[in-house]
Amino acid sequence: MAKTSIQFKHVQKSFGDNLVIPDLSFTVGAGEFVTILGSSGSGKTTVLKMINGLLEPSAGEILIGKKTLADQDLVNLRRHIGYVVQQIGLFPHMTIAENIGVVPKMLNWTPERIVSRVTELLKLVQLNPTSFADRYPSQLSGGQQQRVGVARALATNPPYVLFDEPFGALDALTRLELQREVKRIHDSLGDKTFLFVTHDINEALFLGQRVMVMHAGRIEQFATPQEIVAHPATTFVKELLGTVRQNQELWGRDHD
Ligand SMILES: Nc1ncnc2c1ncn2[C@@H]1O[C@H](COP(=O)(O)OP(=O)(O)OP(=O)(O)O)[C@@H](O)[C@H]1O
Repeated sequence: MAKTSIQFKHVQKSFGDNLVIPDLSFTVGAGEFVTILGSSGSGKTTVLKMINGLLEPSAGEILIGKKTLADQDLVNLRRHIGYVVQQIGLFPHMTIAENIGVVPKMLNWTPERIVSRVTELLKLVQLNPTSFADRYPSQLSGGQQQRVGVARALATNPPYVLFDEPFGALDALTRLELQREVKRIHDSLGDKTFLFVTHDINEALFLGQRVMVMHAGRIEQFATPQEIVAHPATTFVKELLGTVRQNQELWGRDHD
């Protein structure tokens, strides 16, 4: 594996007396695209939020690029971690260009550098800069807004990008289109570490170079999609794969 990028060492997380993550250890390599798949409440979002410092582990250690997270300045850390969520929260009174340029502006980039970066990013997410830069979020479809969300997360060229169910609210075709885009972007940028949370097994198997299957705060299996399909490690993973087969059987049934 490439040099260590994100490492959890016996991480535990409780909310009050609710132990949500009992003991989690894993390593993600630099430049990897890892999907985290699990049922609702399995702790996926909690894992992402502990990586970008929105939540603190109750015990254990998280290393980001060999440095302990607890020793890092959180404001600085978040500049190195892009975050894409389902409710992307674009500022409605700002244009698309202004929305993408928010953090670069906070970092005092020159206006020329911001314009050039925004143009580059709009092209990267396949939105024509001439027709989209000056529009407002309400003038975009849900799928286009998510593309802007991805562009904004990449604005400062962070080495890590976290995705929390970003395409959950989109129709199936738009979702498929955006999945292909994110995969292409990861491949084209080469060195970025992507962690992508989803409860959609097809999405997880399509996008992830490795898939972490979580259940009740524990890792059931962390392996390549091929390995998971060929050798599901636990009953939970088998059942999860079984849901895909059941769906296929339903589609294949004759309709009266
Ligand atoms: N701030 C919080 N306070 C109390 N409990 C919380 C908090 N955040 C999460 N939890 C609990 O932690 C557990 C894991 O939540 P988490 O959001 O990580 O799950 P998830 O796998 O992302 O689920 P989903 O797919 O539904 O978003 C849940 O039981 C949830 O109720």
